[in-house]
Amino acid sequence: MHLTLEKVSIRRDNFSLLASGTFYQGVHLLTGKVGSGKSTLGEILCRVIEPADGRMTYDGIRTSVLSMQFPEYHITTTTVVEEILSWKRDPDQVLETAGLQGRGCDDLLTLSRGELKRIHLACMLLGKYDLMVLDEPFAGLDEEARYWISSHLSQNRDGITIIISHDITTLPSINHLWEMQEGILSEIGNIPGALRHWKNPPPLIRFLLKNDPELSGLSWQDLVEAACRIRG
Ligand SMILES: Nc1ncnc2c1ncn2[C@@H]1O[C@H](COP(=O)(O)OP(=O)(O)OP(=O)(O)O)[C@@H](O)[C@H]1O
Repeated sequence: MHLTLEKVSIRRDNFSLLASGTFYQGVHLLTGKVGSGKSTLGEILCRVIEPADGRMTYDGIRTSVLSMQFPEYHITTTTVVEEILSWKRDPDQVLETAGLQGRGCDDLLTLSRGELKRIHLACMLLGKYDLMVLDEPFAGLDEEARYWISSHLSQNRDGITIIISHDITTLPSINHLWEMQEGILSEIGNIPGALRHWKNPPPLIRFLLKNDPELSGLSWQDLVEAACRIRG
């Protein structure tokens, strides 16, 4: 299974995007500065927007889903249970996964932003998708929910998962790293080898790499272990 992009491009007023590379099975992290084009690429990968040029090959990918940064979720029904059923999921399983047992009859509009996002992500993560793109999945969630998403993503290893995130403190184990720079997609490579070639790592990763050459990955466990080695 793979998704290959060959000179895929799109142009807007002052912005242009160019992307080539192959996303194989596993968990990918796509990073980059604000406005560099990460969300646009996520929308192209899930065919929400059409590129102007280039070729995309979806090999073995029959189902895909995109969790957008904006809007974070669409409400299509009235109650929590109805919304879960619209995803064709088991309400009890979703409510338990989202930590919202007993809230099935609640009006969706009475849920907090974080609760709505938990429902949306639980419906998504309990499905089986060949391609799953999550744009800023940790935004607006507390620490407990961020760890919960990571543990679910760690279990979903059969397909291609692409995480677009600025929040690198609660990530699952990441296999492959990509960076978007002013609309150009760069493949950094497999982790951990690629960590040293990351041009613009977040400050925490830069600090850990400087003080702990043994940083072995980007999962929150890897970060904690590296921090403990430095402290020890
Ligand atoms: N619907 C749109 N119409 C016109 N321009 C857009 C649209 N969406 C995004 N842009 C522009 O395209 C460029 C890339 O935006 P995009 O949202 O893909 O970046 P990003 O890396 O995801 O940023 P962020 O980290 O802030 O989410 C930006 O210059 C943005 O202003």
